[in-house]
Amino acid sequence: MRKIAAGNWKMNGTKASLEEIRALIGAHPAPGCEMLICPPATLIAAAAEAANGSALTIGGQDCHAAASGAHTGDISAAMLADAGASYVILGHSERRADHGETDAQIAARALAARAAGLTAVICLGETEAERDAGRTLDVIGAQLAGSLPEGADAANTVVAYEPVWAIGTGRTPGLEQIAEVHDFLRARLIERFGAGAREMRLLYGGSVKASNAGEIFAVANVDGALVGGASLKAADFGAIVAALAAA
Ligand SMILES: O=C(CO)COP(=O)(O)O
Repeated sequence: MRKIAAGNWKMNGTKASLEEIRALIGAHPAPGCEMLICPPATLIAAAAEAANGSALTIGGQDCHAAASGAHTGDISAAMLADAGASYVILGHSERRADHGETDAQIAARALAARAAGLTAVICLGETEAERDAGRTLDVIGAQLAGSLPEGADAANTVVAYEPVWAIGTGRTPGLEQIAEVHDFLRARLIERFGAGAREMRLLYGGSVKASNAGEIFAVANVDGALVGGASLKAADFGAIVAALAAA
C-alpha cells in the first residue's frame, strides 16, 4: 500500500502560494509514499501544471454530485479532473457544519468523483460532545455507512478520520484512541467491502505536525495523514512527508 501525506489548504492560498508547491516537488523524499495537496479551486489548474510529471498529486476540496448544469458556484468532479486533480476531499467536517452536508450527499458526490476518475478522500469524525458521551464509534460507524457508496475500493476511496475537536486546536487524541477508531474503521470496511479493503488507505487528521507525525504514523491502520495548517508551508509539510517515508 502506498501511504499518503495529504495537505488540505482549506480557504488559504493565492498565486504566490504556488511557490510552496514548487518547493514541495523538489522535496519529495520517498517513492513508496504519496504526496497530495488540495489547494483552493482557484489554484488547482496552476498547481497541477506546476506538479505535472512529479510525484506530487493535486486534489479538490469538494465537488457537486452532477456532472454539469445549473448549479451556480459549484464545481463538478469532471471539472476538477479536467483541471488536473486526481483526488477530491469529500464530507470534511467544516463542510458538514458550514453547508449542512449529509452522509447521503457525500456518498452521491463520491459516486460522481468515481465517474470522473477521481479518488475520493471521505472525511468523518466525532465532535467533542459525542466523544464525551461515549458515542464516538457509533457516530463514526454511521458516517462510514452513509458516506461511502457501494463499490468503494482501495483505488477509488481513501477514508480520513478527523475528530472535529482536534482540527486546528493543537489537541490530538491519544494514540490508543486513534488506534481504536482506525481498527474499527478497518474492520467495518472489510465487513462491508471484503478483504480488498485491507488496502484502503485510512488517514488520521487533526493537528498533525512534524513533531507528532512520527508517533501517529506508527499506529496500526494509520496509512497517512490529512493535514491542514501544517500543509501550507513546504518546509512544515515536507517534514511530515519525511516522517511518513520513515514510518
Ligand atoms: O481539517 C484538517 C485537515 O482536513 C486538519 O486541520 P489541522 O491540521 O489544521 O488541524
